[in-house]
Amino acid sequence: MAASLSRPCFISLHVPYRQGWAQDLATTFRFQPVAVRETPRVRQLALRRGSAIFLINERLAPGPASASCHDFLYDVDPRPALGTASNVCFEVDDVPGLCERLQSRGCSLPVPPTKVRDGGGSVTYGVVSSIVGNISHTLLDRSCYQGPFLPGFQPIQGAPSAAGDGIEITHFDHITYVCPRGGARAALDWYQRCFGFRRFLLNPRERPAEGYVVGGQGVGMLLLALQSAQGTLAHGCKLILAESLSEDGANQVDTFLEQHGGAGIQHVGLRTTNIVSTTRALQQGGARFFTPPTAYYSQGGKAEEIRGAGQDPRTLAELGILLDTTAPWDKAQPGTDARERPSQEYLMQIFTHPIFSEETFFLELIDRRGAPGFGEGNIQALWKAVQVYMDQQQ
Ligand SMILES: O=C(O)C(=O)Cc1ccc(O)cc1
Repeated sequence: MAASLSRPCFISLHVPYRQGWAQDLATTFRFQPVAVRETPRVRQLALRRGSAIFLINERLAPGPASASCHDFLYDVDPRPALGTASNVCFEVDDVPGLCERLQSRGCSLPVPPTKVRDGGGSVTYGVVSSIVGNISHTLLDRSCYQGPFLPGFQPIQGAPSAAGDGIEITHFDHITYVCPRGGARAALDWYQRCFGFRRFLLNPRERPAEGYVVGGQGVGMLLLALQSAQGTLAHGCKLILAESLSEDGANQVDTFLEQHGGAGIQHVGLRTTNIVSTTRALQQGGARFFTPPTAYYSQGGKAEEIRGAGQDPRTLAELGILLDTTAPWDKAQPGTDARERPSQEYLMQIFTHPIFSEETFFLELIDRRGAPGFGEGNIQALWKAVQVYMDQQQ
């Protein structure tokens, strides 16, 4: 089956009663409120930056006791005891057809195909449970809808303009799941079989049969990567499946599993076209980022590597931005055209502290300069920075 799923339409977050996180995303990360749906029991707020939309779902009354599971439109209620990013909505052409095929493959469909309409037209959606933790997918056809967001939502006018604030976020670049041990391969198979996603290699050194093993310096992690069949490596949204290979359990991936109470979405990479101005503006707004030890910028020829990429080591060090130049990419990678890429490919990344009160979900800014994969050096630097942070928290 080649389900034609495109880039995510929104990523849905559920926050427990009264955590005020919607406010944080709006004020600290400067996402713009675009539409809201409010009932006596729940509020659903859509916040946008570029084409990246977070839908923040919260209860307005404590306790899930008698609440119907359909209080949240376009989603299911994961009944969270803590903040969680649990739903990724994809736009599809044929919701009933896809839902039927998914059901025939044994998938669970907590919301069967459902039509919702208002003055702007109608949409059809269904929700399917994934095999990873609490993650579900809303499958949405909004080709017959002209309103600003989705039926049932009221547009929010008068949000302060985002123009010229230095934050250049364009879209969701990738979504990283934490899988239980042994679970990444099963998740890979599920997304290939059910959604027609394609595997891609994260790094020229990755062996297809094994996956990308990031090891050394306290890191032990397996990464497998997929992207939707529509779109190229440069434009489609990627799913990264991470699994811990570490023995001691004191690392970012195992900590997520423990504090989240199982597998789920660990972070979302937001693509930026200017990581320096975006990080600076977000820091000024109060966002907190992991920063590598200052030695990161002086050791092992890093400053030369940064200068060679045309960036300024002092600026990156001041903000804590990581830079990785990748080895020449395998020209056989699907969706990449070597002729269009500059000879010096690199990427820059920076990771926020966990967003909720637990050490679970966080955001990342990623600025790709021709590099479609992920840098081992950056992942190791992140692990070290998180380790220092977790040690300080104890
Ligand atoms: O680098 C990225 O953005 C990744 O998605 C890889 C990754 C996966 C899990 C981690 O705990 C840290 C990094």
